[in-house]
Amino acid sequence: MTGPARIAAQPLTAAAFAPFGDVLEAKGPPDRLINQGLCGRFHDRARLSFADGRAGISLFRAEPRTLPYTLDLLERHPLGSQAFLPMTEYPFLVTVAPDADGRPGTPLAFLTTPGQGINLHAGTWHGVLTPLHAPGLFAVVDRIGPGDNLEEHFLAKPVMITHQF
Ligand SMILES: NC(=O)N[C@@H](O)C(=O)O
Ligand code: NI
Repeated sequence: MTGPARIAAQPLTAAAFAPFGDVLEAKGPPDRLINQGLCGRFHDRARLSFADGRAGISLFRAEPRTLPYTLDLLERHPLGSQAFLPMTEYPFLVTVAPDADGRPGTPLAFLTTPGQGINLHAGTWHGVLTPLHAPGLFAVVDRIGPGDNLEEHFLAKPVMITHQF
């Protein structure tokens, strides 16, 4: 009797995350210097969408989880993007999966570094917000509008997300 499949979380990079969304981080030289040269602006770094709706900013205070983490649910928002911007310096776990004929394919797991946020593109399969430290406090930019913008898929075989060593 074999246990659940194990997936090692990898460090979050813009390149690895590109098929799923954008990584928000103030890394390297800014696109613009503003405010009398005292502020670097990393300009327009995410692809947002809010079909038939509008952008909203909400605050999430989520319970922290621990690794190894059992991933048993993936969801997606077909009508809009969803950005998670941490309001603490703590890293968090990001889980995504490619679409495979309308269901999640093999998941991938990422660990953020302090100062990184993410923006999930519309329709990207993802695990729910998964902080690893309290307080799990995030600003969330996503679609406010009519219609059903949440599709959930419970995995027949949950997977175990582990640290990458
Ligand atoms: N449901 C909700 O507002 N949050 C989820 O979409 C999530 O990805 O955490
Ligand atoms: Ni979501």
